[in-house]
Amino acid sequence: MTPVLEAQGLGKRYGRRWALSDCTIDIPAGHVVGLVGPNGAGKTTLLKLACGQLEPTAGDITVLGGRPGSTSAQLARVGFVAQDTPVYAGLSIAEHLRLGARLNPRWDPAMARERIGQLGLDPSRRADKLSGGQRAQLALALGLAKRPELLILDEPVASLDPLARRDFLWGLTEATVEHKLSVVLSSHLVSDLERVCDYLIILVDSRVRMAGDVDRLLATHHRLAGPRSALDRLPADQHVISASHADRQSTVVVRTDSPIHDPVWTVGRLSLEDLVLAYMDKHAVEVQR
Ligand SMILES: Nc1ncnc2c1ncn2[C@@H]1O[C@H](COP(=O)(O)OP(=O)(O)OP(=O)(O)O)[C@@H](O)[C@H]1O
Repeated sequence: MTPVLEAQGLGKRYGRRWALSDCTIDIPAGHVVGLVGPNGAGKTTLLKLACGQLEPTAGDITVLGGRPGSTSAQLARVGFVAQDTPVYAGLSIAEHLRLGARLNPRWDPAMARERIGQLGLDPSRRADKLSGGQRAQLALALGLAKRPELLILDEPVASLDPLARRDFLWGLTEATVEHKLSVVLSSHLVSDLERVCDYLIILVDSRVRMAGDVDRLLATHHRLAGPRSALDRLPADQHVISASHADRQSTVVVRTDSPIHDPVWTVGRLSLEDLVLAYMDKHAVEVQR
């Protein structure tokens, strides 16, 4: 199956500063992919490269087998909802839907109407009279009704209340199953990502620190607690991702494919949030691919 997003040595530089460096990833289709990382890590830059709004400075990127933004057919296959949820202030909701129908060859009018109905929004209301969260919901409805094969969402839930966030994420999960949609979404809310994502990319300081299937990531990362002196005898296949120390005790997050047998360590499971924090930790000790 054609990967949804493939990048080889991808980089983007603004002036002298690399916003994204040496990014090599290969995301299979049919996933809901979470993109996480600290402020300024390069998430928006990667998403804009994927939808063709930015040109790479280095390397290559292929989306659904084509060059991002290269043809009108390619543009129709990819939906993008930017961080600032762009809608037209002077247009009503109904006018947005008419515009969507004109501009998008695969437009699904029934889906658009249904989503607006579910939100309880009056179609005659102008976008500049909507709250920030309602504008975000409108932008999301437009993105879904475009019926893309890949929907890219830059912090889609940041301005939604908890209930609206939950409903939106459910809707997204439904759409991925019903319409064979692949999704890449960035968010700082890892607990939300945990609910919907089955694939994760962690970006730190403009580099991919880890990318992979969520179940596999959780199965291969462990928290070890034990004496600091035992750190020196960790086997070579237990890669230390982050470590913290108190007196003679250490807590480390390790990545390994092998079982951990040394009885000196108390082995604990990680939540997705723990795992993300371990990679984002300033004291993280290893760069992953
Ligand atoms: N148009 C631009 N001109 C110059 N530098 C830019 C531009 N856009 C982004 N950058 C820089 O590139 C780096 C990555 O920015 P990017 O917006 O991709 O990060 P991000 O991970 O999406 O951050 P956030 O979580 O804060 O939204 C940052 O250092 C940012 O200052």
